[in-house]
Amino acid sequence: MLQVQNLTRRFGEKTAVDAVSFDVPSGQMTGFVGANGAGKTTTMRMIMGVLSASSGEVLLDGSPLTADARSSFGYMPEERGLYPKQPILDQLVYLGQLHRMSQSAARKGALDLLDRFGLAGRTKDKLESLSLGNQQRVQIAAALLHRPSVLILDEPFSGLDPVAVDSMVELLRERTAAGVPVLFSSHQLDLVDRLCDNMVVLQQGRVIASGTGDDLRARAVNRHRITVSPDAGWVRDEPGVRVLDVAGPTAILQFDDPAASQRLLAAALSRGSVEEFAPIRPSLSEIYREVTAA
Ligand SMILES: Nc1ncnc2c1ncn2[C@@H]1O[C@H](COP(=O)(O)OP(=O)(O)OP(=O)(O)O)[C@@H](O)[C@H]1O
Repeated sequence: MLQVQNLTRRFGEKTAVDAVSFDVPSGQMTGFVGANGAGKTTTMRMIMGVLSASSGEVLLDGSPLTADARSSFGYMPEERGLYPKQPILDQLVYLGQLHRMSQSAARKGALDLLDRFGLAGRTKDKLESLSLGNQQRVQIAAALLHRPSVLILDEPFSGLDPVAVDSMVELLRERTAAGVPVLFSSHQLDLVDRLCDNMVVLQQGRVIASGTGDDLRARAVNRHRITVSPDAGWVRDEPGVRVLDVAGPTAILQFDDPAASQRLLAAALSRGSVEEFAPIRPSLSEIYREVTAA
C-alpha cells in the first residue's frame, strides 16, 4: 500500500498542497479528483519525487519511499515527456532498458502493448506523426511497459477515444489484479465511477473526502425514492421530510432522521399501495458534486 502522509507544498506565499493524506491500497484503483488547480499534479509529482515536498512523506508498505523503490513505479506525467522525433518502438525499448529490462523483453513488451492499443502497424513512426490520442496511447505504454510496482497516472484518459479507454481500463485491471496500487487523476467522473474502488477528492490543496465507494456513500446525504398510487403530492405535508422532487406517483425525499422515514412509510401504506420505497445509492460522481458544492 502507498500512503501519502501530510504532504505539503508551498510555492512562495501559496500553499498548493496542504497536509494531504490518503492511502492507495494494493490491488485497487484510486481515483484522484478535484477542480483545475486543486493540487493533483503537484501531489503526484511529490509522490514521484520529481518535486520536493515542503513537508510530509510517502510510505510504501510502511517504509519511507526510496529512489530505488520509485524507479520501479510507472508514472505518466502531466507534461507527458516522450521524444517527438523518435520512432515509437525504439523509444519504448530504450525506456524499458532504463528500467532494467533486457532489450528483447522490452521489445516484446512494447510490441504487445502497441498491439493492444491498435498501433502494431506504426512501430517505426515518429511519435509526432501520430494523432494526439495515439501519442497518448504510446505514453501509457511507456508507463506500463516495465510492469511497475505502483502506477501514478496524471489524467491518463484525457484525449482517448472510447476504444482506447476500454483497452486502458483492461490493462489497469490486469495490473490491479496483480496487486499493484493505482492512483490516477481524472476529470471524467463517469470513468471514476466505473473504475475506482476508492476516491480522493481534493479542493484548494486539501482532501475534502476520501475512502471507498461504500465509505463515501455512507457519509453522503441519504435520499430515498418512494412510488405510491396514485399521487405522491401529499408527502410535502409530512413532518421531518425534505421533498427534493415530486413527479406524479414518485417523490425523492431526504429524511431528518431514520424515524421520519418509517413514519412516512407508514403514512404511505395507510393511504394505499406503495410500489417502491428504497434508498438511492449515489454514484461517486454525485458524491463528488455534493462534497465540492458544500
Ligand atoms: N511550479 C509552480 N509554481 C507556482 N505555482 C504552481 C506551480 N505548480 C503548480 N502551481 C500552483 O499550484 C496549484 C495546484 O496546481 P496543480 O497543477 O497541482 O493542480 P491540478 O489539480 O493538477 O489541476 P489540473 O486539473 O488543472 O491539472 C495551482 O494554483 C498552480 O497554479
